[in-house]
Amino acid sequence: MTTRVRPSNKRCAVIGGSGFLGKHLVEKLLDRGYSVSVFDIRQSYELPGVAFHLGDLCDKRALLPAMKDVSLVFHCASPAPASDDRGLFERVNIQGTRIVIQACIEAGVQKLVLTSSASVVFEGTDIKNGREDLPYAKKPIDYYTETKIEQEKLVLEACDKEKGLLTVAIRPHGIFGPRDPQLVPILVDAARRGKMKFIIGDGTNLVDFTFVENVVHGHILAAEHLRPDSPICGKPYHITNDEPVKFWDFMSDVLVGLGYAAPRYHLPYALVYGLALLLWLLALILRPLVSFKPTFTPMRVALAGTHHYYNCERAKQDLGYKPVVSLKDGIARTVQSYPHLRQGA
Ligand SMILES: NC(=O)C1=CN([C@@H]2O[C@H](COP(=O)(O)OP(=O)(O)OC[C@H]3O[C@@H](n4cnc5c(N)ncnc54)[C@H](O)[C@@H]3O)[C@@H](O)[C@H]2O)C=CC1
Ligand SMILES: CC(C)=CCC[C@@H](C)[C@H]1CC[C@H]2C3=C(CC[C@]12C)[C@@]1(C)CCC(=O)C[C@@H]1CC3
Repeated sequence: MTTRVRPSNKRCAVIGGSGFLGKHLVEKLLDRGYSVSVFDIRQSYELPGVAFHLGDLCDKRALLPAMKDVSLVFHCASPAPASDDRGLFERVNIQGTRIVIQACIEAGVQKLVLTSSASVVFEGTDIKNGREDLPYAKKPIDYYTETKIEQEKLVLEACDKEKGLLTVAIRPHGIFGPRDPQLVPILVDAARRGKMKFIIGDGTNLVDFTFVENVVHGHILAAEHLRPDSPICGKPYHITNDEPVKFWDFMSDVLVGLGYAAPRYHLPYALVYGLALLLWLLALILRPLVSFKPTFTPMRVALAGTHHYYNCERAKQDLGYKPVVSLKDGIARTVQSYPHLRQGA
C-alpha cells in the first residue's frame, strides 16, 4: 500500500535554489510532485512549477513571501568557500541562518533541512571513517568551515517539537556532478595553467567525493523522515558515495577523462602546506594594495593531502539511505557534461 502525502506537504522552498546543489534538488523535487519556491540572490534558470523569489536571506521581509503556505524548507545557500571573506560568511551563514529560522517559525514552516558539510569536523588532520559524533573542529582551517559549524549548531538547536519546527542537517562531502562551478572548473583551470603536474604527499590518501544526485537523495529522504516521533530530529547525517577513493586517483580520472595528463610528480605535504600558509598570509597583508587569490590555499592543500572520509551508517539506518549513483558512473556523467572544458576545446 502506498501512503498518500497531503498536498500541503508537497509545497516546499529551496533557499539557494539557483546554485549547483540547489538546482539539482529543485529538479528532483519537481519530479517527485512537489511544487517549489526558490529563494536566492540570483535567478539562474526558469522551470515550470518553480516560483522564484529574489532577495538576500538576511532580509526576513524578503524571505517570508517565499515561505507562504510552505511546510518544508531546504536551506542550501552559502557564499562560495573560495570567497575567503570573513564578514560575508558571518553575515550569511550565521546571522542569515538565524533569520531563516525566525522566518520559518513566523511562517509556520514545519520542517527545515540544512545543507551543512562534513568539513565541520575537519581540522586539517586525517579523518578515517569519521562518524557524526566526532567533535566540531576546534581550530577550523577557514572562515567557511568556522561559519558552517555555527550554522549547523543554530539549525539543530532550533529543533523544537513544542514550537512545531523540526530540523535536521545533511553533511555532504566533496559534491561533484554536472554544472558544478567549483571542482571541475578549478581543476581544469589549474591543468591549463600547468599546475596539475604535482601530487601533494604520497598520493594514497582516501577521500569521499559524492555525486550530486546522491546528495539530493539524502536531502529528500531526510525531509520525508522528519516527523515529531522520528529519531532524526535535531541530528546531523553524513551523506557520501560510501566509496572512499584516493584523492589523486579521482583527480586523475577527471583530468584524463577530459583529455589532460594526470599529475605525476610528488611534493612533500609539509612543504606545500607551509607555502600555502605563507601565500595566504601575504594575500591578507597585501589585500588593501593588491588583490590576488592563490590556487593553493591551506584548506585546499589539507583536503588534497590528508585522509577525510566519513561513515554514513547513521543515514543508512535512520533514513534508509543508499547511494543511487556509483562513483564510476558519477565520474563518467560528470566528464561527459563538460565538453567545453575538454583539452583543445
Ligand atoms: N559543493 C560542495 O562540495 C559542498 C557544498 N556544501 C554546502 O552545500 C550548499 C550548496 O553548495 P553549492 O551548491 O556547491 O554552492 P553554490 O554556490 O552553487 O550555491 C549556493 C547558492 O546560494 C546562493 N546564496 C548565497 N548567498 C545568498 C544570500 N545571502 N541570500 C540568498 N541566496 C544566497 C547563491 O546565489 C547560490 O545560488 C552550501 O551550503 C555548501 O556549504 C557542503 C559540502 C560540500
Ligand atoms: C573532497 C572535497 C571536500 C572536495 C571539494 C573541494 C574541491 C573543490 C577542492 C578541494 C581541494 C582542491 C584542490 C585543487 C582544486 C579544487 C579542490 C579539488 C587543486 C587540485 C587545484 C590545483 C592545485 O594547485 C592543487 C589543488 C589541490 C587541492
